[in-house]
Amino acid sequence: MAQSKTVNEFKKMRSYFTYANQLYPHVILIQFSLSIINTVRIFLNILFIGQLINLLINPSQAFMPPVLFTGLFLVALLAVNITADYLQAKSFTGMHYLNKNANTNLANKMLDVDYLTFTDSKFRDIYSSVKAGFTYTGSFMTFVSGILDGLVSFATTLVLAGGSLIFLFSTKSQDTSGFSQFANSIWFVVVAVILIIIPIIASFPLGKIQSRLFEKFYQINVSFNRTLEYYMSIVFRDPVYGKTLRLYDPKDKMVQGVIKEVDDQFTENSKIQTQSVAIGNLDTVLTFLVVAGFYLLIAIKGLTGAIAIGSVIIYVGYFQQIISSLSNLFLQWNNRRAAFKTIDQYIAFMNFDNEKTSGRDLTIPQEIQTIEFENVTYQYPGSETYAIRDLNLTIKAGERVAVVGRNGSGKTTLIKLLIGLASPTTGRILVNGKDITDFNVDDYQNLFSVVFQDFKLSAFSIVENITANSPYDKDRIKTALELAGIDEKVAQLPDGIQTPITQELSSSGVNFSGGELQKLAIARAWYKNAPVVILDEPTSALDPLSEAEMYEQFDNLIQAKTALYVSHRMSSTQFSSRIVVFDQGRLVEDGTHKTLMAEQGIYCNLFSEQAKYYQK
Ligand SMILES: Nc1ncnc2c1ncn2[C@@H]1O[C@H](COP(=O)(O)OP(=O)(O)OP(=O)(O)O)[C@@H](O)[C@H]1O
Repeated sequence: MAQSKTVNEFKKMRSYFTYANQLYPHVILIQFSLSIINTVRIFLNILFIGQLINLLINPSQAFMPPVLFTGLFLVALLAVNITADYLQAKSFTGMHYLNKNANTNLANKMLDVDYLTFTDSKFRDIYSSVKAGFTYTGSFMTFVSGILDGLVSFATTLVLAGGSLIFLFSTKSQDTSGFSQFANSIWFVVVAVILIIIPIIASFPLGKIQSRLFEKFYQINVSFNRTLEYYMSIVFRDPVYGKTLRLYDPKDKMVQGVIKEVDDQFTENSKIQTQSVAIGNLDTVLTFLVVAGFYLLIAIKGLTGAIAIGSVIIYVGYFQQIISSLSNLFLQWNNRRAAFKTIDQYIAFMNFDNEKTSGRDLTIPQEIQTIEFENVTYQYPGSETYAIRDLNLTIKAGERVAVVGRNGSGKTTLIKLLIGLASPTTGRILVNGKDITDFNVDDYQNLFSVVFQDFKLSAFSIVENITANSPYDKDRIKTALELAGIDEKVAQLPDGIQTPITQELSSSGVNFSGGELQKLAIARAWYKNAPVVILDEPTSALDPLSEAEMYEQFDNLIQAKTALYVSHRMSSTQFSSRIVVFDQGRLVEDGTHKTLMAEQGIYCNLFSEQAKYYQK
C-alpha cells in the first residue's frame, strides 16, 4: 500500500516534469545537471585534500608528483566551477520563469474563463488556494530546486561515496591487535551499516512531525492573513468603507480586531516555532552521535594501518556527505506533500472545465435581425427559486425596449442570459434563428455594449477606459463625452482625457463622483459601437434632468441599433417603442406606454407612483 503510494508519487512527479518544462524549457535538465555537478564539486574537494596528504606523507608510493596532482586538480576544479556557475545562473533564471509563467497562466485563466465559471465558488476557492500555496509552500520552484535537487544529489552522493565505502570495508589491516581484528571483521561493516541506518529510521518520524508542523503553520497563516487582508485592504483602505467607518464609528472594534489577530498569529506561530526547533535539535544531536561513531570507525582503520591518514579524511568527508545529503533528502521529501498539493491544484485549476472553450465557432452575424428567448428558465447555481420563468420574448432589430419591474424581478438576469454571462437552465436563446451557444463567446459578446448597474472603470486614463479594446478615434471620443454630458468636466482637467481615474495607480489621478463615473461608463458603452446597446440602470446616480437629457441624446445617436434600457425610473420608457414588465421572474406585461397605462397593471402602478413625486 505504502509502496504503491510512493510509486504513484514518482509517477506524478513525471507529469510535473512536463509541466515544469512547459513553464521554462529544459528546466528539469538544467536542475539535474546542476545537482550532479554541485555534488561532484564537494567530492572533488574532499578527495583533493585527502590525496594530497597521502602524497606528501608517503612520497615514495606517490602515483604522481604532488605539484602535478595539484595542478591537474585545480584545472578540473576550475572546469567544474565554471560549469556549475553557468548552470546556477540558468537555474536562477529558470526559477524566476517558473514562478512568473505559472502566475501569468493563473491570471490568464482567471480572465479567460466564462463568467459562470469565474463566479463559481469552487473555481475561486482553487484559485485562492493555489495563490496561497505559491506564497507559503512553494510549488514548481520547490519541486525543482528542492525535492528534485534532493533526490538527484543523494543519488549522485551514493554513486560517488558508495564505491569508496565498499573499498573501505574490503581493506584489511596486517597486525593482529584486538582493534585490527574488529576492523577486519564483519562487525565493522555491521556497525557502519547501523550508523548509516540510524538517521534514515529516525528521519521518518522526525520528518513527519516537521512536515505536519509546516502544514499547520501554512493553514493557520492562510486563515490569519485572510482576516488581516480584509482589515488592511478593505476596511482601512477602501474610501467607500471609510465613509461607513466614520459614520458608525466602529473604529475601536476594528483596531482591536487587528491587534487581536496579530497577537493570536504570533502566539500560534511561536508555539509551532518552539516545537520545530526542538525537533531540529533532536536531529542535530542524533547526527552528531552518528558522525562521531563513524569518525571512531575510520580512526580504527587508520590507526591499525589499513588506510593512510589522508584516506581517513576522505572517508570521513564522504560519510558526512552521505548523512547531510540524506537529511536534506528527507527534509525535502517530507515537505513534498504541501508543494505537490499546490501543483495538483494548479493543474486542476488550469484544466477546470470551461464552457467558453467548448468549441462554439459559428460565424457571428454582422447585423442582428431578431433576438428570441424560447421557453427560457434560469435558476442560479445553489438557488432554490427561479430567477427567470418560462420566458418567451422576441426582440426585433432597431427596437427600443424598456425592461421594467420591481427589485429582484429578474431584469439583470435577463441581460446576463442575453449576453452569455449565464446559460439558460432550460430553453434556448436565438440570435437570427441561431442558438447563441453555437457562437464563440468572445465574438458573441462583441455584439453588445453594456453598462451594468455595478459597472467598473479601471484606474487607467479616461481615454483608455473609453476606448477599451476599440481603436482610438479622437472625434468619437469627443462625441462620446458630449453624449454622456461629461465633456465640460473633462475639459477642465489639466490632463484632459489623459487624466487617470482615481489615484490607485497614479498620484495625478482624479476621483470622480458616482454620477460622473456613470457618465464615463455610458460614454464607453457608446464608443464600442456594438449593434445592441444595453443600459442596466446606468442612470441611478444622475439627477433627473441629466438623466432625461442623456437618454434623449443616446437614443438619437445610436440610430438604427437595438437597445434595451433597464431602469426603475420611468424616464427611459419615454424613449422606448416597447415596454416589457417582469414580476417574480415572469414576463407579465408587454406593450407601449399607452397600452400598458390602459391595462392598469404593474407598469401603470409603477409609473403613476413616480409621476406623483415628480409632479409634486
Ligand atoms: N448570483 C446570484 N445568485 C443567486 N441568486 C441571485 C443572484 N443574482 C440574483 N439572484 C436572485 O435572482 C433574482 C433576480 O435578480 P435580478 O438581479 O435579475 O433582479 P433585478 O430585477 O435586476 O433586481 P434589481 O431591480 O434590484 O436590480 C433575485 O431574487 C435575486 O436575489
